[in-house]
Amino acid sequence: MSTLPDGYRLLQVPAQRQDEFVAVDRLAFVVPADPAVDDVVPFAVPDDRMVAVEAPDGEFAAVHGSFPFRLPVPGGAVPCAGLTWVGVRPDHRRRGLLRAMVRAHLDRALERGEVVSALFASEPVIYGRFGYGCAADNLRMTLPRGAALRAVPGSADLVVRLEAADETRHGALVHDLHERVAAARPGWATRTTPALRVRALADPPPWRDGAEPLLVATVTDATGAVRGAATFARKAAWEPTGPAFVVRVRQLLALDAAATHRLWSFLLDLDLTATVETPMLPVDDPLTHLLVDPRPARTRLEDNVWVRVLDLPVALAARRYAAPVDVVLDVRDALLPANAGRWRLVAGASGAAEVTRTGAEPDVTLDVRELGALYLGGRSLAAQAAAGLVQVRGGADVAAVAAAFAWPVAPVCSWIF
Ligand SMILES: CC(=O)SCCNC(=O)CCNC(=O)[C@H](O)C(C)(C)COP(=O)(O)OP(=O)(O)OC[C@H]1O[C@@H](n2cnc3c(N)ncnc32)[C@H](O)[C@@H]1OP(=O)(O)O
Repeated sequence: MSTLPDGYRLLQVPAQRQDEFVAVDRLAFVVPADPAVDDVVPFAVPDDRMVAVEAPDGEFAAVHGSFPFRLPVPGGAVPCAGLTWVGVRPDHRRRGLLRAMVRAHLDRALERGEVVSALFASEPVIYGRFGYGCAADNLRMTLPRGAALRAVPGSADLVVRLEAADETRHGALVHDLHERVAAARPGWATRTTPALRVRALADPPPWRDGAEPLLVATVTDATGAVRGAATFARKAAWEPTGPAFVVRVRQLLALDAAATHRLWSFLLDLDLTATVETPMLPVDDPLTHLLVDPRPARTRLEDNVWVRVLDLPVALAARRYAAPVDVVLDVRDALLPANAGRWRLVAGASGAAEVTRTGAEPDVTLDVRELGALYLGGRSLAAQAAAGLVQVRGGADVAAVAAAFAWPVAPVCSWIF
């Protein structure tokens, strides 16, 4: 069902109209064409996932795309449609084009067997109405040079090697580390297409904002095995008081605690620098535990990945639960009525769950938006209840249900897609 105004139509964009697709997003996101960027950063939306709304005059008025992810979730991973490149021309906005595109996106994703959709929101107010819930937060920290870290055995034995970032030399290495980290981190979408992988190390001069070209620091153990890598660049700043360079860390990938410690120790003590800016970190990142004195850090909390449950019984049964639970959920879903109504979720000691239709009285009543927020294990159902966002039947054990939906590792997605 389309809610498009008269004369507008939705279509999958044929490859030969890719330039028109891109032109709409340039206008919507204020990203002028620039050969210095466009020649080195590949277009990444797969051909069969470019969708547009054509205006009555035959021009594209709105576009969106999606990426085919396997999204890590508590105890597993699920097929996920990563919604991206959503843009409506300023002269066609607020007449329902986004609403029609989201409708089409949800339907097409379900047809492909994608049981959830995820996104990064340009403006957080937009997507809740479509059933997306903010499922993770991330931290960004600015640390003073020399911030001391607690000791970690084995860190000092690792060798740091610094090189200019180069796709040919480091692309596969960085991708492999990124995928290995994903195994343990809900929300950590990996770069599933070659174009997305190239973008991970892309560093066109207009993106540098005055910093040096991107560098890669790798850490290896005594056998020569790589245990982690960080990509970063320093921005020079000479102040009257002396050098105050900034270290901007784009990504830090570590396979163990020693590698994490070694990489941060290196980045926190570079000559001429005064501050170190972290990339998006999960709220439980090891760095937050390692800092001897966290107070000088300036920390900002941001909304990270948003999740929309598309196929409720499959999605809920595809993740694991941290504690046994037997609960009846009554779910509201205005856009996907197949999800609406009462579901019994039973998980045992293994964490695996069965999700079935039921007519039993509900323990918890909630919107699919709140279910999406809970899905990666990073939100507390008890906190949602305290905020009045979910209703819990008197007598239901909200703490037990909340404990089951929670997960010991905080979710995060490490890159904005
Ligand atoms: C996953 C991503 O790609 S996020 C990127 C989103 N894109 C951008 O931010 C680029 C710039 N903005 C745009 O292109 C457009 O303004 C969009 C895509 C945000 C909205 O497109 P529109 O076609 O104007 O939205 P549409 O008319 O379908 O509005 C649907 C509803 O969302 C609301 N809405 C849409 N955009 C916004 C916004 N930025 N802030 C608040 N409310 C909004 C509308 O008021 C409407 O509300 P309703 O449900 O009460 O009727």
